[in-house]
Amino acid sequence: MTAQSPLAEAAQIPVINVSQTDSETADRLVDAAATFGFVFVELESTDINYNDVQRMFELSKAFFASPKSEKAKCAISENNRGWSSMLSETLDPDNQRRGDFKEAFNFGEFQDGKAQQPIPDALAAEESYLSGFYDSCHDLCVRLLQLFAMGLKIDESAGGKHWFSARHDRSGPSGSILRLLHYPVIPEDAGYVPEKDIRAGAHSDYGSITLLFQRPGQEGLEILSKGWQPVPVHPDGVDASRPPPILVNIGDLLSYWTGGHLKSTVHRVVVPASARAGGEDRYSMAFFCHPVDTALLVPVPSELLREHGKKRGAMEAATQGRVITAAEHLKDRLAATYGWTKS
Ligand SMILES: O=C(O)CCC(=O)C(=O)O
Ligand SMILES: [Fe+2]
Repeated sequence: MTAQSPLAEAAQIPVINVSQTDSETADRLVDAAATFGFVFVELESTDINYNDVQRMFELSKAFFASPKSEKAKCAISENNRGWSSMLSETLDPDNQRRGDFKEAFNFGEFQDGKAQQPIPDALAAEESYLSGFYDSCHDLCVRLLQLFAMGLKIDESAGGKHWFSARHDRSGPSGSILRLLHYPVIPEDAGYVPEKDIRAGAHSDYGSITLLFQRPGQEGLEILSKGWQPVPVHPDGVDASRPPPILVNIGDLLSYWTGGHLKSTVHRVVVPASARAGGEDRYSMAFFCHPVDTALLVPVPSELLREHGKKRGAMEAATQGRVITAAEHLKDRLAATYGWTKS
């Protein structure tokens, strides 16, 4: 694992206001996704309320502070739902000597406001609230996917701006996950060596798009662009008194679907060079949006992709007569991360 460089320049990821569903916004989103694979979206330009984000972080804090024995009752299983403990997940198995210095809780889909998995005691009273937050994340993803479809100039005859969103319509199960993350201060006796250990190993996300919520003063995310570059919580030009923008990134599935035009950029979480030894606690929240399981990853019928002559991913597979579903794509990626067998 490469040591973090305190001198690395912050990635210049654009910050976009998405209040208008117009072609200019769509083009800017597609450009950012094709260049960086990451884009900041102004929280105030979305329907997500900052009070709700802050309340979610309060709930997250309360859950992670609850006794281990309580959390263990909801341990993660092969359905990718539940609690994963410190060091149990290894996002970069080829380069890590031990697991990620983080714990997390994954919520799968809710049905009629009810979780389809055991809910920890600390969150039991908040089930419908959590479900509402999940819905607002999904709604934002749908809107962003419409903008991506517009920016890619998907053929009107095939569904135009609704081409992606129709495949994320919640008509059946999907791999979508709302994930709470906690990176505790690293205890002195943990033998943490920054060159060998990491909070979240280098990886790319698996789904279509990811929304990432970060907290002021809790830095640590880096993207692999021109070397490892830190991603600030408040990028240049966004006043630190404003809510941090939502960081949106492209996952492997959407990159595959678009023949690699939209980039699924490798990223990781470190103890920031500026932090004191062991760092501060970092809390973040991610919403990983996936198509419905049965969605076929056929080539996206896009004028822009045809112009770019994209031939990889879904385009290449289709020429070989091989079309996989969203569920098959996800299963392969999860098996690689958790060492789960493919059955
Ligand atoms: O906590 C973060 O900022 C990033 C988390 C992440 O990349 C992930 O869970 O996929
Ligand atoms: Fe990630």
